[in-house]
Amino acid sequence: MAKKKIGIIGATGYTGSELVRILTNHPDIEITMITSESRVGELFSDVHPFLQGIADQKLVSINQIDDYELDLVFLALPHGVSMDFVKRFKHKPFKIIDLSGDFRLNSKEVYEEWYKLNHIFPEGIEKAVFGSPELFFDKIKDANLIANPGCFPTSAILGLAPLLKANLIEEDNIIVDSKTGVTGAGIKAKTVNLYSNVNDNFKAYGLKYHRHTIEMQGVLDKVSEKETCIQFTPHLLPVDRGILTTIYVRPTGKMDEIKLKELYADFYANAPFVRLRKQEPAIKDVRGTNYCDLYVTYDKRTNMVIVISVIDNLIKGAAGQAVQNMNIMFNLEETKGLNLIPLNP
Ligand SMILES: NC(=O)C1=CN([C@@H]2O[C@H](COP(=O)(O)OP(=O)(O)OC[C@H]3O[C@@H](n4cnc5c(N)ncnc54)[C@H](OP(=O)(O)O)[C@@H]3O)[C@@H](O)[C@H]2O)C=CC1
Ligand SMILES: CC(=O)N[C@@H](CCC(=O)OP(=O)(O)O)C(=O)O
Repeated sequence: MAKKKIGIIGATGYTGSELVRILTNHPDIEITMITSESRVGELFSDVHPFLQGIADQKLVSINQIDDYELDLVFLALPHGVSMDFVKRFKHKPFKIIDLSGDFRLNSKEVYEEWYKLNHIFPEGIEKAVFGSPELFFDKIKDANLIANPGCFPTSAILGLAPLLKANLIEEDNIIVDSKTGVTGAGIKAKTVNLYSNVNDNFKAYGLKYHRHTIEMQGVLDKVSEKETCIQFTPHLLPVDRGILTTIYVRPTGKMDEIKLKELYADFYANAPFVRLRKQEPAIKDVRGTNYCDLYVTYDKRTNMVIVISVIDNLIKGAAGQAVQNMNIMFNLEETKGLNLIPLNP
């Protein structure tokens, strides 16, 4: 089979460079075009020196896209920027996987309220498929535009889907408490992410209004066919990468540990990247990999189910899940190029 030709747009950022790192080892694709507007003409490895000798392609402008024949393009661009490119590429023959939040929601009001996008509504949104392979595999297979899930939503959705699908918990009383590493904020310098603010420190942010709340609820409404209500609070950890999410939910009926474990084992029986753990997982257990590790337990004393979900925000939370989606769209083995082993310690 001829190798698929891939373009990576916005590769000076964190998720763009992770895409290059992962795809460099993918046997069935060729990285044909890597773009940057700020570093045109330089080598990719000039921007990311840790990849010198591994990925030395020249960075080109997105405006040169017509010089290439591409099968698929990854957009690793900020929110509000991606949608312009999807519009611009609407008659192009290639498929698109968008890593931003631009195509993840489905109502104009929601976009205005949560993304503050000033009455802009992404064109073509009705054709976008939410790229969560564990939930929407068949739709992803036939999609031309994938809205790759957000990092916090990935951890929460995978943690909650089995319980909501089976209708076993109060859907309007869900607590999602997440901790993330700093790369989640992107490569652009921001005062809140200065070393002195992050190092040796730990804080909550985005209480009550974080845009990922609505993304989680939107997807889980579909899974449960009910209106979910989630209290989501993210926290910033002094680490580079990783998300640990702790979920607290109340069962609607009788619950026990065995039933709970069986439910998750059945739900994820065919999911190569979801590992059901025997003990509480740590972020280093999945660092550098596309795994989502889940630990579920029932606390009889409080009558609560607790789920712990860990991912690498740049991989299962972004670039890795995007490659998983690409494999599915190309009818390749879901795990191709993603046999990554955790880096721990
Ligand atoms: N970081 C994470 O953990 C996750 C991120 N995401 C999402 O993925 C997307 C990319 O994230 P991330 O890699 O962290 O972001 P970064 O800020 O690290 O990188 C974004 C890149 O986009 C390019 N860019 C910026 N503005 C424009 C513009 N106006 N036109 C064209 N290119 C532009 C820049 O490259 P240049 O200027 O060189 O062209 C920049 O390097 C975002 O939407 C983010 O929310 C999703 C899940 C997790
Ligand atoms: C530390 C930090 O700031 N994290 C980001 C998560 C960003 C992200 O990846 O957002 P998308 O998945 O929607 O693209 C935040 O809380 O906004």
